[in-house]
Amino acid sequence: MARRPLPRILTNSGAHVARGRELARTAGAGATDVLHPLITVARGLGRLAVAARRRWAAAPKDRRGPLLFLVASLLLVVVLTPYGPVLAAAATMAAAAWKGRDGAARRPRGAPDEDQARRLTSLYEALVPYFSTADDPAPLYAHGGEWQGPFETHEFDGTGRVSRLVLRYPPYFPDGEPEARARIEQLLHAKAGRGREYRFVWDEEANRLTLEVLPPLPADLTAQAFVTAPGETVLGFTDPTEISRTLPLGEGEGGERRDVPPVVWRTGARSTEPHLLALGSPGSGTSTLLRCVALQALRHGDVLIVDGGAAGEYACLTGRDGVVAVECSPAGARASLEWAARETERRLIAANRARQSGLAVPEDTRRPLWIVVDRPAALGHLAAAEGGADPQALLQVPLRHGRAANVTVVVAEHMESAEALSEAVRQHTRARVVLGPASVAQLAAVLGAAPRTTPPALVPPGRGYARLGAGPVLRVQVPTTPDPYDETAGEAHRAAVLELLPPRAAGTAGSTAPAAAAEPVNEAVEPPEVAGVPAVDIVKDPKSLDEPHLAPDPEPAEPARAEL
Ligand SMILES: Nc1ncnc2c1ncn2[C@@H]1O[C@H](COP(=O)(O)OP(=O)(O)OP(=O)(O)O)[C@@H](O)[C@H]1O
Repeated sequence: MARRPLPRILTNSGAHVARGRELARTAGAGATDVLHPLITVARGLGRLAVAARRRWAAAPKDRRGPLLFLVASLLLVVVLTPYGPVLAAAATMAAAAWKGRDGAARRPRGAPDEDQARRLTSLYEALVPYFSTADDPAPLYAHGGEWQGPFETHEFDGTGRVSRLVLRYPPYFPDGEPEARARIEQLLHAKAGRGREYRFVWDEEANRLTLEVLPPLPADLTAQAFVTAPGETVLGFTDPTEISRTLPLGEGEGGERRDVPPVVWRTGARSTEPHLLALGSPGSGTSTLLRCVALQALRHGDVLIVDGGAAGEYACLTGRDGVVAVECSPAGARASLEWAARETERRLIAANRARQSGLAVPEDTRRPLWIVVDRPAALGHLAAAEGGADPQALLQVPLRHGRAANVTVVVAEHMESAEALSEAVRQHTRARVVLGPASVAQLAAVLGAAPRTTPPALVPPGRGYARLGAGPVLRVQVPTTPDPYDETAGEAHRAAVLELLPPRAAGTAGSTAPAAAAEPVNEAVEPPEVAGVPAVDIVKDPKSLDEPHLAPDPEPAEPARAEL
């Protein structure tokens, strides 16, 4: 079928419309040229107004009165000055013209680029349901609102992800409730980019939340003779923002020195957290932590090691000066712990007598004694299988009274066996370490408080959290302290540990059952004669140790920790 031609009006109208558009565009361009200065000034005035509004919104409420007064005073001065209003108008126009020019809008210094602005908008929008209510007449957060209002500071890393953000939140947000805080922290963690560790600082007075990305803790720190005072033990290293003290460490191949903030645990008679509990998943590094602690303890004291794991991880300490015994079997552990309990009592009695007589506490009572127990749950299980009592019961006296007797107890256990720990261990270990992957709930249960940082995506061995008494929860990296007989460990690290080992005690070379452990009970429990006071052998019946001689402590003022 032949095509019918279109009516003329339709075929020619396209050309007319195009010509019309061209004319309109030319007229528009001409008008824009003519009105350009006016447009620039109007745009500048708009920007000045927006900036003033933001400043006003950002100003704390208590500063708004003085600010208003200052502005009113300036206006009065301007009005009263000859030609003041004219000069002020000219200055405002000039400022508006400067602010309104095309280049000024592009990227003010420090302003985010398009991608960064999109990330901030997404963070802002995600926070709206948490930081706004329907009754708020002027919400700080509202869908479609501007992030520039509440987000005071923002920084980005090289990959374009947020590395620091300071934001304000409304005063009615329940920032005192851990659950409410946790919801915000989880949200920001997810939205700002997973795979990094964040610290959250809540300023409840100013309704301000700071989010910071933390660099990973250095994992290449090796065990060495740390520069610490007697009674101080380095558990690991943490963030410089948390601890102002630093320890000089020799590092790396070249041995260059570096200063690192340590987590220092203080033990002894004045310590408020005289005993330590370390929990972790298998392979998280708790035995390594205990080895590190034992090596430091041996510099000033004696160490008894009970290894429930029985993997020979403390074999390097056997027969060394200051090492009372390294026990792996339930029977050996029981004998050694019985001895330790009696030794604690002997020390207490000797110290009391000395004090009553106005004498100095004897040297053999002052020298610190460390009882290091790795995986007591395994020992308890073995003992039960053999029909015996749980050796953990013998820790009760050293745990309760060890502080006054200079006896320190260190216990490590797998997280999943934590419920097998005795009540005394839970009650009296106020220094706590959790290594390896752990949920926030687990950390809060063990440490008594949740960390202020998010967990790392990948947890290297020896990485975790520490809390000393009621102090803050600190991230911690335990120094590499491998078993020097472990051939899979690095040569340099093994050599470093070997160097820290005390010399072998005379006559014990190659011995795996030190004399002290073989005859643990009656050697040390004879209290020394103190002038004017008759010596009493407090150990008559070894069984009586199951019922400790000393009256139980009153309940501690603050329970050591929440439920494990
Ligand atoms: N602080 C550390 N730095 C570097 N490597 C570590 C650290 N701690 C542990 N490791 C490595 O992790 C491995 C396991 O450590 P360790 O035996 O101490 O863990 P564990 O928690 O005692 O495990 P398990 O109870 O199952 O024996 C070690 O072989 C060691 O190489």
